[in-house]
Amino acid sequence: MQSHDTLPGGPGRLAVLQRHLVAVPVSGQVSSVSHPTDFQYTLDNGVLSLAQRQFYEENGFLVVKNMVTAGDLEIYRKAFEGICKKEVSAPGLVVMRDVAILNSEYVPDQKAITKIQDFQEVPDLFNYCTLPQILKYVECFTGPNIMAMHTMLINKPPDAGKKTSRHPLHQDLHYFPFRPADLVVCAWTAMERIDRSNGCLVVLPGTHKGTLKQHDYPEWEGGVNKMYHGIRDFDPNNPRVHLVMEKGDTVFFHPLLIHGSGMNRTAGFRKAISCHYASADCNYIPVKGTTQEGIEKEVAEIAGKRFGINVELKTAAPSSCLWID
Ligand SMILES: CC(C)CC(=O)SCCNC(=O)CCNC(=O)[C@H](O)C(C)(C)COP(=O)(O)OP(=O)(O)OC[C@H]1O[C@@H](n2cnc3c(N)ncnc32)[C@H](O)[C@@H]1OP(=O)(O)O
Ligand SMILES: Nc1ncnc2c1ncn2[C@@H]1O[C@H](COP(=O)(O)OP(=O)(O)OP(=O)(O)O)[C@@H](O)[C@H]1O
Ligand SMILES: O=C(O)CCC(=O)C(=O)O
Ligand SMILES: [Fe+2]
Ligand SMILES: [Mg+2]
Repeated sequence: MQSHDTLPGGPGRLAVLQRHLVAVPVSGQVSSVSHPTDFQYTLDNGVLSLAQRQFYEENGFLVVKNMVTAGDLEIYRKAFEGICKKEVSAPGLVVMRDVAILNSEYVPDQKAITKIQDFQEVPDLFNYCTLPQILKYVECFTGPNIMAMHTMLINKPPDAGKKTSRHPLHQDLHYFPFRPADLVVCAWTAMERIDRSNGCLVVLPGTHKGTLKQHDYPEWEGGVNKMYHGIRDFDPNNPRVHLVMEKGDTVFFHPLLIHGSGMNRTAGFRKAISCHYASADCNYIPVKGTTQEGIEKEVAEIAGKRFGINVELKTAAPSSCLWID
């Protein structure tokens, strides 16, 4: 392992938490049973029960109910609204519109925006990534030195009739050129009730034990959003679990877990907020010659257009953690 300063991108580019969390046992959550030592995906810091650890080891995800208060979610909703109304902006923030409405007249409200990414410079949103109750769980996967690598607020629009509101089945590690994967975890919180009607997360349990698969654009007639790559050869017989979640519920999942999200058949914009965390012991890897080479090229092209210059990525990187010479 290299030193802790190997991972962050340029100065001010990445939001680095590097908190040393004190593992405080929480009443009712800590198992008095001593945990086996052969777990690969979880650490024993006294937060996860044995059953929770076994579940994550086996399935690659864990839902924890009622993690974020309605009050905090309201703050995130307001901050998002401010960004949509262009009252708030921040360095690095990426605002994305759904491919189905790209050519419609641009109305600067939340109805036009499908997702924002890299909100680390928006304090009211980055607050989510620093919530102690979330970090306490994150530590069970990453260990105590935690970095926030990639942030998103997803505002899945009512489907415009072309099924573009779906997110194809994928592994998030495809977008991340750092390892080891087992020290990376996503926290994803439902900002309202999310079920099959508004496009819940769909996971293929146990797939975190596999390898990173080839990702390509799915051949969808109605179009696909930029960089929404999908896995072509997932096992159609692998059971799928639709994660129905209440407001504030949070799922932690492994970056190799195959997942996607369904079409939003409602008239509302379904909202979720997420952060990918990694251990400060992770290191960037070169992706030349790997399945991630194509996404590196796409990221470099977008960065080049956005900044109006030719950029050389120091390493393959998703929009969240690229940096520029
Ligand atoms: C773990 C995690 C990373 C997993 C994921 O989230 S997977 C999906 C990740 N997706 C992304 O990271 C894409 C992030 N989005 C962006 O970078 C931006 O929204 C862009 C797609 C570059 C658009 O930026 P924007 O500032 O709107 O720039 P422009 O309006 O000048 O558009 C530039 C070119 O992009 C096209 N575009 C914009 N939005 C989309 C879209 N939703 N789907 C497909 N193509 C799109 C747009 O038509 C334009 O194309 P050209 O005129 O250059 O040919
Ligand atoms: N033709 C497809 N190719 C690739 N991925 C798909 C396809 N259809 C759906 N998906 C993705 O696969 C996942 C699971 O699909 P599935 O049909 O089981 O559930 P859903 O579409 O999310 O929910 P529902 O069927 O209840 O609307 C979703 O994340 C969806 O985006
Ligand atoms: O639909 C969502 O909220 C999550 C989509 C997803 O998996 C992602 O952006 O990586
Ligand atoms: Fe994902
Ligand atoms: Mg379906």
